[in-house]
Amino acid sequence: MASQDSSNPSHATFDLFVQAQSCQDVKLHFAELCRQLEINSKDFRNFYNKLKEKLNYWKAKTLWTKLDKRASHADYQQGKACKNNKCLVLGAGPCGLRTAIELALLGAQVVLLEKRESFSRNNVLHLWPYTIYDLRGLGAKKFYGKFCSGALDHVSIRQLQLILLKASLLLGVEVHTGVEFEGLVDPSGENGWMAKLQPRTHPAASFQFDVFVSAGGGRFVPDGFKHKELRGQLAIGITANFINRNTAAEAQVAEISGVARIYNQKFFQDLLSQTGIDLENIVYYKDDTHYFVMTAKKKSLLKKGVIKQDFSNAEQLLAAANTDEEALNQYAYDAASFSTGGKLPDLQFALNPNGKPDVAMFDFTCMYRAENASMVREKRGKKLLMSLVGDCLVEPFWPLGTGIARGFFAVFDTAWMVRSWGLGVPHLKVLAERESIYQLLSQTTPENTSKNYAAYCINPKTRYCRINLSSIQPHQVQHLYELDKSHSSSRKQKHMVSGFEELLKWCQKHTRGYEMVDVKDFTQSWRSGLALCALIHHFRPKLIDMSSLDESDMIHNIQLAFSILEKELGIPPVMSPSDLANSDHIDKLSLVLYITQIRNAFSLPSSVHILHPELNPTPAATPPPASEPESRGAALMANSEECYFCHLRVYVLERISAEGKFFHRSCFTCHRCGITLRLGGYTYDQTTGEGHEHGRPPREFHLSSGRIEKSDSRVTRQPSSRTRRVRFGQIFRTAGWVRSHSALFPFLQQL
Ligand SMILES: NC(=O)C1=CN([C@@H]2O[C@H](COP(=O)(O)OP(=O)(O)OC[C@H]3O[C@@H](n4cnc5c(N)ncnc54)[C@H](OP(=O)(O)O)[C@@H]3O)[C@@H](O)[C@H]2O)C=CC1
Repeated sequence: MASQDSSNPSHATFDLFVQAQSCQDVKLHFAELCRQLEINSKDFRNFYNKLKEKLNYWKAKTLWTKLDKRASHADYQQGKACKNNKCLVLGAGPCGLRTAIELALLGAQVVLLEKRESFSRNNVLHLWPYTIYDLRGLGAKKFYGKFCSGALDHVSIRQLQLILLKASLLLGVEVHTGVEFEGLVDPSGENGWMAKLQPRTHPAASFQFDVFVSAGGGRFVPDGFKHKELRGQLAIGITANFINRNTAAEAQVAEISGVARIYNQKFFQDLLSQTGIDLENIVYYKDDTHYFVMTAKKKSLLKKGVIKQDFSNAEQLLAAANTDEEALNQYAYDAASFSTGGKLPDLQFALNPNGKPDVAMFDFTCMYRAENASMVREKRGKKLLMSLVGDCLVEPFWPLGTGIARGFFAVFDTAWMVRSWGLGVPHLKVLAERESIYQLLSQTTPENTSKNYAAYCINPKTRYCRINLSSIQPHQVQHLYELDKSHSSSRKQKHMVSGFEELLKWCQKHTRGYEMVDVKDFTQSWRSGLALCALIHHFRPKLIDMSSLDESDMIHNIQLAFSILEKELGIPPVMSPSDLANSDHIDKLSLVLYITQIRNAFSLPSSVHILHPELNPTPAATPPPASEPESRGAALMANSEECYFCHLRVYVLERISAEGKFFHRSCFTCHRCGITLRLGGYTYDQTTGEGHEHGRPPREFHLSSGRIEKSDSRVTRQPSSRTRRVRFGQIFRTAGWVRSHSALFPFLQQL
């Protein structure tokens, strides 16, 4: 353990790291700290604990106390909630960095990419009370002593990024700057989801992940997400930053936390009459810079020569070619000077990364918000949860100062979603819950959200006052689950083949050694009935005497097996004994389904499936298993099926179903002329219960859900779930059978 020695170089490096004022310096001092303490920053799972253990420095300890407090929240499950997840976060703006921190606290491996090399944005963000509380909890005050000192509720984007970058690195996030994300790379071979990066050979290009969070800002929309345009009245925003020399005179000048025209008409009239500048509102924050953001009226911008030519199209109007930079700077300067009463001495523009006065004009007429906040992609069996946060999700109107507050709400909501993903909540439920929460985001204000900031965490219920996490249901977000169908269908086919093989192997295993039994397929091998009898004998030897059976007495053997299986296990036969004995009539699929039921029944614990009381005496005091009455009921229902017309037993294979009744195919005839009816080609008289001739051409009458609609030339059928069910039922010649065997649906669907 390192000693608590003031001359310890790692202590000095830690101080440099904490005080660093550029992205490059933060990374440099962090790397040096890791080197000095001999800790591998890639060991994300143990990094923070090792750092705490090795850096025995009082200044660091006060920071650990804060971070530990956050990390100890139950939602993170001691960093185990997402211990198997790997997350790629795009963008080191405030929202990307804040997301990375939450995902790291959940225990995920987090890699963050940012195309910029430096943090150079002077603009200042308004902070809602909860964001101040939140950032203090991450050590903001330690990293930046002036953070929200006094009553100030704002911070420059650059400072905010620095605070969050430092916290991210300490918590084990891998941050790469100067690398651009160009798109997702589909899984291939053994590889999962990866990213296409610039530079191509960047080490992060080999990172495989199952969660992708885009925080790339307003202009970046990842493939697969759609943006909605919210067009309002023309709104032209201007931002301007002036150097803050932090003199006493500057300190005296009052901030303007947001003054709108309707609240102070005189101010705006005076501004117009004295300077020719016409504004809707103005905000002034004193931070690293003197920062002004205002909404200006087009007419005054044209008059002052800021906009050269009038266009009705906002894009053309505010295009760089239609803007006079000098005039814009003067406009911003005059507005800043007037609104601070000329008290800011020696007002001088701060410079932007291009070395020019940091003044910009923006179009807020058209704001974008994503149609949905999340989606899942699945390719080659590899799933990827995708999510948007920050401006990428909803573009804020800067003068309202909602950007970072709603941005962080979306960050927490996303972390909550990733937590559910990591904990194995069904994917559609994960998406439905995220979209339910997203519906509320744009309505949040400091007033309608919880005031208990200390309780804020990633659980939305700690923040939103009235929230219904299931206002959107899983079936409503099915379109957000993008499945690579070509692959999945071939996978299903593989599944199906392996399902058949597995069943065949099971049959072979349990009939091995029986004379005259050789199971090779799901047709001929079963004709004599001996294979079925052998299966029964293997599992319930008392039920059948194999020595009494004659291979040539096929119908008898089959009938015996069918009866035992129906009586003892509640499995009704799916065909007549003669159908099975006659090689031309063996329906492989039906036999597979029948044997599957036999296997399932024999694989259950005997207390669940055996219906014979002598073989399975139930102690008087023991209640039957909860599932039994239902399965027994279903079996009895299936057993009692008889033809509606002739009242004789009707087997699944010879059965058709219509109007909720079962018929032999041969019995399903027109009451008047005796012609055999086809499904979809008859009408049904509810009062007599008789079938009528369907008429010719057949197109004229169709089966519908009790409703026949006539168009000009012909009667048309309204598609309905009923129609679909009948079609599905036709495959098995009965809808009722399919309904009563719904446990087989997953298997059936593969077919
Ligand atoms: N001037 C202002 O006042 C601004 C204020 N904000 C505010 O900041 C807050 C949060 O913003 P946030 O959502 O975090 O977004 P930000 O715009 O702050 O951050 C996004 C970051 O991702 C980078 N990026 C974009 N595309 C890629 C890519 N393909 N590969 C790698 N990096 C990429 C961006 O670089 P680049 O910017 O070069 O595209 C940017 O640095 C909001 O409150 C917002 O209102 C945001 C932007 C400007």
